[in-house]
Amino acid sequence: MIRDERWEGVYSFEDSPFIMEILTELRDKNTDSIAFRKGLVKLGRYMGYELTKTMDVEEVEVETPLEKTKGIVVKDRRNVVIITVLRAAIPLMEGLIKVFEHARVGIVSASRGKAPKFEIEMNYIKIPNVKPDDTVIVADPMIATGSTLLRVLEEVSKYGKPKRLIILGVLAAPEGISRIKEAFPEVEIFVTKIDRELNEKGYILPGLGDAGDRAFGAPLKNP
Ligand SMILES: O=P(O)(O)OC[C@H]1O[C@H](OP(=O)(O)OP(=O)(O)O)[C@H](O)[C@@H]1O
Ligand SMILES: O=c1cc[nH]c(=O)[nH]1
Ligand SMILES: [Mg+2]
Repeated sequence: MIRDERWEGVYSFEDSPFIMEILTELRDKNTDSIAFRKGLVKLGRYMGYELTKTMDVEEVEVETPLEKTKGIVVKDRRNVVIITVLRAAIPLMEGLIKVFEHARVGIVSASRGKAPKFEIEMNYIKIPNVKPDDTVIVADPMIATGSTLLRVLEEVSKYGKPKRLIILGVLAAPEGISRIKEAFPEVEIFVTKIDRELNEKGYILPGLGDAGDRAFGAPLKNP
């Protein structure tokens, strides 16, 4: 995990060859939906595992069949709320919940409109109560303009103040990170890599394309 010096609390996993290999497969335009979804599930699991390294632990005593010894529990792992941003975060959440099996899960829908406004349509919001001991992990693979996550974080903030507020994604553009950190300085951001820039349609370059479409197929516009 590498801290990015441009912001406080922003980390990438460029030092992990395995995570970078999964990212490479996701970027490849020849990767089909099955492999794309599997890649996102894997990232949820491995990035979730990496996150546990930043969590508070508690020393406990454990009795083996032979004698007593010291052990630990990752205390924070038991107080996690995962917010799944439809659609693309579904496979990411599937991996995350393998690591945070006690998690309460919120589901929100967010659909980004066209450039230049990138209006966010958000019409399904189910978020559990957030307690002071909680670590809230907002899962969304792509942080592009940041419009989606700004809207989601506004909503999540209404449900209580957590111990930690985390965004876990696959790729981010610098513009999106800056907008989010400006509005929510306390938020921590973990992504595999921070890419170069956005194109005029708000897609991350080099990116991986439309994460939702690649995972689930492009929706029919006018049935
Ligand atoms: O940072 P932003 O500029 O807001 O873009 C990022 C959002 O775009 C994608 O969602 P999309 O609206 O395509 O919905 P989908 O997951 O259903 O495809 C992606 O999953 C993010 O939620
Ligand atoms: O590159 C991008 C930007 C927004 N949403 C995506 O799915 N991909
Ligand atoms: Mg999409």
